[in-house]
Amino acid sequence: MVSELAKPVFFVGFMGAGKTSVARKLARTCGIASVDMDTYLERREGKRVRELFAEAGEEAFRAIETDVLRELAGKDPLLVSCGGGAVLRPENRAILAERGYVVYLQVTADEAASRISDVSTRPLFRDLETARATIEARLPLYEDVADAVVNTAGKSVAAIAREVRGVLEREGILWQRK
Ligand SMILES: Nc1ncnc2c1ncn2[C@@H]1O[C@H](COP(=O)(O)OP(=O)(O)OP(=O)(O)O)[C@@H](O)[C@H]1O
Ligand SMILES: O=C(O)C1=C[C@@H](O)[C@@H](O)[C@H](O)C1
Ligand SMILES: [Mg+2]
Repeated sequence: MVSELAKPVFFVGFMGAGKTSVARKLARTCGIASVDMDTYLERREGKRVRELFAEAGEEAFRAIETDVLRELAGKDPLLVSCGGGAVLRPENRAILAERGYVVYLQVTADEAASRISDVSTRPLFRDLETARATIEARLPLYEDVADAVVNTAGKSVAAIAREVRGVLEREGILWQRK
């Protein structure tokens, strides 16, 4: 099946919420392209996220992330899985809100930790306590940009993708091409 999007759909949420997996699954079932911000950024910069954090620091990473977000928001509408911290900068939140439809995937720190096999690839996950505090601090930002909120607790990636698809169809963001 081939579908169309009225505008880019941005998946936001904490690390391990399933942004990349759900966007990919939805892309496969709808015949729409998906792109992962972290992967796109790594290809563009020729470096891994963890190298950029270690060599240039978080602020430099965030500046590149904003560039990438702007670039992706300007393309033909795609399903975009955002970096977990993409909501931190006010200018990013403005891009998300003005240019796209934002789906916030909720996850607890405990569930995220149980899903992520190698937290060393996510420099800001660190340990469970830090993850809990970071989620707490970011909650208002995720909620602020969200057009739709989907709780992922105990649900499979396929079930979440179906739920998101239902929301996007109801909202007139996604439809089947005739
Ligand atoms: N609903 C789910 N149930 C079980 N495992 C999941 C679910 N969603 C994602 N996972 C697993 O959790 C891990 C992290 O998922 P994913 O990379 O999609 O999250 P993310 O939100 O993109 O995280 P990040 O912000 O770090 O990129 C993957 O191994 C994935 O297979
Ligand atoms: O939550 C965050 O701040 C991050 C999440 C990842 O997707 C990467 O973008 C990076 O590790 C930072
Ligand atoms: Mg991801």
